[in-house]
Amino acid sequence: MTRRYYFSSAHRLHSDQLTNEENQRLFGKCNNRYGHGHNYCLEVTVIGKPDPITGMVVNLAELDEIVNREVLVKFDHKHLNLDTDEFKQINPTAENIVIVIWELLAPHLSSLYKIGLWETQKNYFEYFGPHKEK
Ligand SMILES: Nc1nc2c(c(=O)[nH]1)N=C([C@H](O)[C@H](O)COP(=O)(O)OP(=O)(O)OP(=O)(O)O)CN2
Ligand SMILES: [Zn+2]
Repeated sequence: MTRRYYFSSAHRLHSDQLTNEENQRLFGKCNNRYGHGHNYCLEVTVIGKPDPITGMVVNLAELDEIVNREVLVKFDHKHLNLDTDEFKQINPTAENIVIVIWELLAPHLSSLYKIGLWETQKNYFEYFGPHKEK
């Protein structure tokens, strides 16, 4: 089951391990000093058998409550680099955003299967969680 959520955030792609010139060369316009914004579309996918009594894998209302509390309240209408603890040290590329969102949700959602993130109409990123050792 997949449910979509929307949030709007500013970010700046920048690595402290590179010089200003290297950052500018690598990230181009996305290194703009004051950042730029995206209307992100987040897809949260859970997996499992429907509960025999409720018929649901996860109650959508419960999922909404978790995603809202753990992700949307933290990231919506925020500058990811400046306003959030999660991206103080981590460059907020979409690759890193899907990993961070997985880590925020997984402790509260045992059925979590995939995080998908549309950053622009052209850019889509997926994360299936850490590889589990057998
Ligand atoms: N590997 C990644 N590359 C880039 C990321 C990223 O998260 N991971 N992010 C950006 C920018 O922040 C932005 O998200 C994308 O900008 P851009 O590609 O320019 O925007 P569009 O998809 O709309 O395409 P354009 O036609 O070029 O505007 C950059 N790279
Ligand atoms: Zn961007």
